[in-house]
Amino acid sequence: MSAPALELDRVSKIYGAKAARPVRAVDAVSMSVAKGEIVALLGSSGCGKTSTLRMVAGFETVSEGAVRIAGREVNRVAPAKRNVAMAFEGYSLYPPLTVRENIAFALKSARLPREEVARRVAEIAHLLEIEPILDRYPASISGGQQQRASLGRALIREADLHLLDEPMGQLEPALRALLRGRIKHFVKERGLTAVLVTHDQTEANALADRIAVMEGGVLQQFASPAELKDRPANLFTGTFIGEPPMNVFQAQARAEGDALRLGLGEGVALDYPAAGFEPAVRETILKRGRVTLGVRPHAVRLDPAGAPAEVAANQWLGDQSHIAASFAGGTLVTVEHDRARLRPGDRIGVRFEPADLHVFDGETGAALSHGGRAA
Ligand SMILES: Nc1ncnc2c1ncn2[C@@H]1O[C@H](COP(=O)(O)OP(=O)(O)OP(=O)(O)O)[C@@H](O)[C@H]1O
Repeated sequence: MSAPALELDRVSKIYGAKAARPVRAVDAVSMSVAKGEIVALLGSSGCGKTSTLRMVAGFETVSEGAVRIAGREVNRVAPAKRNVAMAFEGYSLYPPLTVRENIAFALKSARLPREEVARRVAEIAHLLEIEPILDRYPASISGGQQQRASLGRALIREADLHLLDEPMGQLEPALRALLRGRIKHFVKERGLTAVLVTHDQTEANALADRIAVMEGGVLQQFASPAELKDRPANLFTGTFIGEPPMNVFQAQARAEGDALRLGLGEGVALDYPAAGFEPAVRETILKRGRVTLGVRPHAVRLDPAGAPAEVAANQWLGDQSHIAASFAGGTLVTVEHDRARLRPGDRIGVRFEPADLHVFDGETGAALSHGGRAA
């Protein structure tokens, strides 16, 4: 079996290691990216995703651990010798060359026939909608056009790895959405391996086979978009992934005969018959006692016989209603696909099916169960 396209083996980045207060920007991150896979590094500002990508590219030294590309450790290999194609902010186009020449540069250096170069440049320019600016110089085009030109320069190359740092950060939403689909198709069709950095989960979901969720320099979970949504490894991933965010409530678990009773704030109690949870999961939850309950807004059911809540706001977004309600001493958000006729002050009942419940350890935040099954 051939080596993974990229392996990070307990990789850390410490800035100012000798300074009074060193910053551990990336903390023992391990992951393996298969050939042909598209992976997104996703997280909020400062989580360490760019530092991780820059270590893979060779723009930053690796403080601890090993980076391997196609089976070769590259910790001390110069960026140009890593056989990676990059689209990075600040890794700019060559000013004396036109956009066309910039994009064609690597292919010309590889001595590809002229017609082949022209064909590939035309194809990529069409894909990225930059045909009209091919003969312009970088200084005379907009930031968004420059970004697409550098993306073209990276994508046109054959390399072990394509590294893309916020590749569409400067583009209009409509163009982003269009290019996402085209880029994914292009990368997949050619079997390229791509690692991209983004803080936009829609982009990560649309492009990536797997997403590496980072926070505080630590890899929180590395999984497919569906798995991140259905089986978040911890409370951080649970609340970070998904829009609107998952509702969370502190709960006290106790046995009520065969049923599992989850006591929330303000005397709200949710009872689940034994059938709702695997016996071992029920045991774990009871042993923990204090747990955090998570339920996604799309999964909240409105039911007059359910637990009492009071509508605080109801917003129609054109295709769905977002309803915020006071519930168990906190706020609960639900999404309804119809235009819900609810007004602030209305009393409603809400119900969470066992299949839709995520239960996390009340102290560590580690997931205990999803849909009544062990996490
Ligand atoms: N050259 C540097 N020197 C010192 N600290 C740095 C340096 N570069 C980044 N950091 C710090 O390391 C942490 C991670 O930064 P990094 O840029 O990797 O995060 P990020 O998730 O990519 O954020 P953003 O999306 O804002 O770029 C932050 O706390 C940042 O302030």
